[in-house]
Amino acid sequence: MPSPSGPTAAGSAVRVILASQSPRRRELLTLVGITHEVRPADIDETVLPGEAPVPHCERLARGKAQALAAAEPGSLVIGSDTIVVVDGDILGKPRDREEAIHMLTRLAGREHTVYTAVAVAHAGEIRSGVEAVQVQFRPLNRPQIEGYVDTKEPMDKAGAYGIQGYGATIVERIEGDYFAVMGLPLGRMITLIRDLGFQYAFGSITT
Ligand SMILES: Cc1cn([C@H]2C[C@H](O)[C@@H](COP(=O)(O)OP(=O)(O)OP(=O)(O)O)O2)c(=O)[nH]c1=O
Repeated sequence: MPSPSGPTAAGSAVRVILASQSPRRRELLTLVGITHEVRPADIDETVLPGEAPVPHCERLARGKAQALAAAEPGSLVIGSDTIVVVDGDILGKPRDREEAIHMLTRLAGREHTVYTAVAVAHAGEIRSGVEAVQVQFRPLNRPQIEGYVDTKEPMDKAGAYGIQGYGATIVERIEGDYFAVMGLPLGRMITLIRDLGFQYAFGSITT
């Protein structure tokens, strides 16, 4: 007997909620065919005293997923968080132009690490993981940095750059998952969704 929401032999389609305001995350979910609703989670993103980068971004990804999961027990909720780390310092989104210039000055001509955590929650269960990516920047002089900041692209992005935009011209090399740098590690996410007991068949998530 076919179910009302998904009449395939593989099972019923599950409702997916992306707990994010990030247009990049929406774009990436759509890229792999996952139909979803967007419900941004408003949580405190302050780094706790003594909190290391990896536990920090994983805690935030889980917090974003959990913020919606309790009210949506039948849905699969996805939360994610991206940070840039250089010399042990966590760089989140710049507060203003000066901070963006400062971040890019620190990153120019050297390597940093991008960490993106993803958490998936369903029916009281949650799975999460963190992808680490090494990113080498090309050298940048002050006019180049200011010109880039003036495009406004850096302003809503961790570390003040977007690898998927003008920032592509600044990146010399990456080692790791490109999609994690952009904001959502798609392969890791699907693994976690499968760990929760769902099927993913290139386009749909089913029970
Ligand atoms: C490094 C890098 C980050 N980013 C983005 C991804 C994230 O949107 C953002 C990091 O901030 P986050 O706090 O992870 O995400 P967000 O505030 O945009 O959205 P939400 O918390 O609602 O999920 O930086 C890029 O788009 N490209 C890049 O190359």
